[in-house]
Amino acid sequence: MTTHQPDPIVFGERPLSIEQVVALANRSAPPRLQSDAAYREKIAKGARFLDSLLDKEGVIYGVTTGYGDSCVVAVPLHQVEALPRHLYTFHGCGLGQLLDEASTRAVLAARLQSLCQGVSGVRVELLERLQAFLEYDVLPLIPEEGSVGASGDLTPLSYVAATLSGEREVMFKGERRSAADVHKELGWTPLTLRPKEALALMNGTAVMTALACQAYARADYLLRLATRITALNVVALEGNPEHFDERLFAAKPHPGQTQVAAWLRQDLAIDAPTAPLHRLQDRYSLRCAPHVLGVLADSLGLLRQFIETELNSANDNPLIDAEAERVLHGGHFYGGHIAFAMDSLKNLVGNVADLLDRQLALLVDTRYNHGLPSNLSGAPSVNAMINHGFKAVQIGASAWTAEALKNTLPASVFSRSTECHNQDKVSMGTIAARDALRSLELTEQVAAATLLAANQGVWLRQRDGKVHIPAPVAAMRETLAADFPPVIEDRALEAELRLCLVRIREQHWSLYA
Ligand SMILES: N[C@@H](Cc1ccc(O)cc1)C(=O)O
Repeated sequence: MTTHQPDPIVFGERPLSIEQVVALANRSAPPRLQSDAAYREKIAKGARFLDSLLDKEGVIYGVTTGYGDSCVVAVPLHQVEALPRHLYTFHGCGLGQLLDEASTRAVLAARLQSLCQGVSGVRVELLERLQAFLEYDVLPLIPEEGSVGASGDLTPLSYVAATLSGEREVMFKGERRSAADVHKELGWTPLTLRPKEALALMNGTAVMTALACQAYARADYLLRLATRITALNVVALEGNPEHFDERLFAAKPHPGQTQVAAWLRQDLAIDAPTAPLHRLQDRYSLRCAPHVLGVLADSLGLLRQFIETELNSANDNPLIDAEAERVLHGGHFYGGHIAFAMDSLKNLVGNVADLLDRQLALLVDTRYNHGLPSNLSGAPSVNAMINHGFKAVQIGASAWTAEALKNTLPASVFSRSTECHNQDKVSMGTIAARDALRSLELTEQVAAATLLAANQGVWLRQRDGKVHIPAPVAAMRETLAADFPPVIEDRALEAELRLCLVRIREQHWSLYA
């Protein structure tokens, strides 16, 4: 019997997608390097051109000069070889948590794809070793704090440059090991980085771009999940499905918003106008759900464009154009697009947390939930007075929502002049991307709480037997039933919330595929 091997993801001239980076991060597809002779020659030519400039003793920023503000300091030829080691060494000052393994793989992937554009003046051997790090899962330990995101992610990426050189530490086969030992075990000679190579590795946006790819994929799933949860809640609250009418949305046709309304119609199995059971007009967290979720849906296209353009770009400095025999000095390490994308995503995701939190507030409250029991408790009436059902889960969701909303403060507006005023305007994109991931984590928690409550609400309606449950909603409840049984007597729901989070993170339910 042959097992199906996923196709390798090829680094090279062809652009990569966000989903391919996420697949590499999760090790669900193997990495390859474009290997045709013409491509290898194109890469090699850049490195040769740099060497020829060195022979002519030309002034090349970061090769025969100091770094950043120190670009006016000339480095004599006999010291040029030592300079790369100094660069990653003095940047070895990252703090905070270590990036997790998936994020670290995404960082390696983003840096490799950038260098594969062929204008960074690095050797083929460097690309091959980066690819080998990914293939053999040799993961530099990278502290996540210390980048202003505009001389690229210099400090976190110094851990990539150092470990390629056999210094500092890596995670290998589940253990924290010295990079030198792991090189020995694999029979590899650590790289001695050539004059421009440490700069090419470090002077770019790979950390923020990697985190942005992961954040995008999570937000994309969250959009669908929040739509499904809304559908369950319309049923649980006996809301008015007419709010999602096709003609209504044709009159204000933002495409993403229209899509969310169509998904809701599909879930609620609406093919003809239906009379409202309770209110003519539901509260906004139901009635305006397509308008809230639609902003996220409509923004994803732009965010994807920003993230994928950055991912497939040469984002270091200087760039080496071997064809035209020119060294191009610029500021492509500036992560402004990722900063904006991630600051925006925090805002979009925070609104999703708020929407779901409001729906949950309606569900637990007998003043608004159209006949469901207080706090959704399924307890029989003799025990009702001591049972509190989802009360604490709803309080938790309020806390997670508040924290997600607090996190919407943009990072990019906190630019500050640094590095002796050479980097006097910076992106803070890496902070924005880390914040976006935290916002997603909190919002997924709100989604888990709301999903369990919505599931309970639909079960209570089923138990009641008075209303028709649309088939797609009943099917979702069925799918949830095995992992999340009804709450009859009070029970501690932490384990179920955590399981639900695992399901969300693994994108367990295929939604509107
Ligand atoms: N990003 C700077 C390079 C730099 C490198 C290291 C530093 O510590 C500072 C600046 C440039 O290309 O202009």
